[in-house]
Amino acid sequence: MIARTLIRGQPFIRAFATHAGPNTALPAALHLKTGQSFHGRSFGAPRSIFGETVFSTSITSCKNTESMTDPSYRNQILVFTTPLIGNYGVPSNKAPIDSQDVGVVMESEGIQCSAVVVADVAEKFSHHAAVESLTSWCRRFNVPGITGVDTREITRLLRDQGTTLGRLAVGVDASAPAPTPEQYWDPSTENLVDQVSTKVPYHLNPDGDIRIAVLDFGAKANILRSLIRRNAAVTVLPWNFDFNSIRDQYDGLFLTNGPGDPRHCMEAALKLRETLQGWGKPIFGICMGHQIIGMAAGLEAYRMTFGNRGHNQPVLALASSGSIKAGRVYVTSQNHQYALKLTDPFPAGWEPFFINCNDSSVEGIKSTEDTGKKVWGVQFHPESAGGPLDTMEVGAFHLWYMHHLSYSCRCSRISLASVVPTSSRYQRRSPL
Ligand SMILES: NC(=O)CC[C@H](N)C(=O)O
Repeated sequence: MIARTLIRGQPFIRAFATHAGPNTALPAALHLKTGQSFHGRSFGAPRSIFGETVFSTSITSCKNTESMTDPSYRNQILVFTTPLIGNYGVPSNKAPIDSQDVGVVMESEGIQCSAVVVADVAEKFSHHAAVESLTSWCRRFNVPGITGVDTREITRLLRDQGTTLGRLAVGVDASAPAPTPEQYWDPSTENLVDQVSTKVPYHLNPDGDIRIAVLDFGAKANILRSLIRRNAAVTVLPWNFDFNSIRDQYDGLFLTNGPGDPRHCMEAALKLRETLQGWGKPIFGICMGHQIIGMAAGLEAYRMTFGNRGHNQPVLALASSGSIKAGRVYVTSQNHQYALKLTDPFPAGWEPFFINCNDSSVEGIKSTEDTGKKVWGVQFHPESAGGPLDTMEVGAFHLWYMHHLSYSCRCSRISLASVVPTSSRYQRRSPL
C-alpha cells in the first residue's frame, strides 16, 4: 500500500509499505478547547480521554517509548512532529536481573502520557529488541492514540496558541459534538507529583561508595540508572519526605524531574530552604527538581505559553564548570511547561547557569562560589533517554564533586544582560 503525506505543503508519495493501519480501526477525533477538531483513525485503547495537548519535536522516533514512559508526560496528549512512529516497535521493559539496574528498560513501568497523536502509525515494526507494536503496547496500557491526522497543522496551532487542553474522542464519541470549553479537564490544577512519586522509601545499589538521597517527584529511570552506574548508593524518598530529619546520613541530595505545576510542591521547596540553610553538602536537581531548588532560592516559577519539548533544544552556558564552558551552546533534551522567572539581578547567593537560546528562559541555576554551597539545577535533561548526550557531563561532574566534596568554578562568566534581549519580542512565539 502507498501512504500519502505532505512535506512542506507538497504532496509526497511514500513508497514503502510498513505503516498502514488496519481498515477496521475505529474513528477518532482530537478536539482542542480553542475550537479546532481533527478527525482520523483510532489505534491503541478504544477509549476517550481529556488531557493537555503538547508537541515534541524529537526526531528520533525509536525513542518515542522513552518519552511515553517519562512520568513528566503524565496526563498529556502527546503529539509527535516526526510523522512515522512505531516502525521500531516496542522493546520488553524488563532489565536484566543481574544488572546493577533499576529493573526497567524504559523510563518507568508503563505509559505515562494519556494519549498519543501520530501522523502515520506503523502497524508492522522491525527492530532486534522489539517485542510488540506500538498499537498493542498502547492497548495493554489502556492508552488511546489517533493517526491519519496532519500533525504539522496541529503543531502549528499549538506553537501559536500555546499548549491547549484537549479531548481524544474514540469510536461513537468521535462523531459526538466537541465538548464545550467548560467541559475540558485541566490536569494542571492537580498535584500530579503526588500521583507518581514513590509512596515508601526504597534503596538501590546499597553498597555504592557515596550515599545519595533522591526526592522522587516522578523520576525517570535513567536518572536513577545514571546515579547507580556511577556507583552511588541511592535512597529514593517520597517527594514530600522530611529529608532534614535524616540528612546527616547522606553525602548528597538529588531532586528529580516530575509532572505538572511545581507550585503544587511548595511544601518541598520550603523544606529544601531549611536544608539549604543548615546543610553544606551538594544538591542537584533536574527539571522539576531544578524548579524546586529555584523556588527554595526565592525565584518564582511560572507557566510558559509554549513549553519546550524535544531533543534539540539549544542552551547557552553562562558560567564554566567542569567540562561546561561559558559561551558554548549545548543541545539538550527537554520536556517542560513551567520555568523559573528570569530576574536580573538573581537572588543573593545564586546565579543563572544556562539560558535557552530560543526563548531566553532560565535553563540552569547554581549557588555562587562565595556562598561555599554546592547547589545547582538544570531545566533540561542531562541524563537524556531520549536525547543527546551533550550535557551528560553536567550530571557526571556534579557527582564527581559530590564525591570529592570540592568545588571549583573559577572560569569566565557571561553577563546576563549581554545575552538576553530586553525586549520580549523573542518570547512571543514558540521557536519551532
Ligand atoms: N520534566 C519535568 O520535570 C517537567 C517539570 C514540570 N512538570 C514542567 O512541566 O515544567
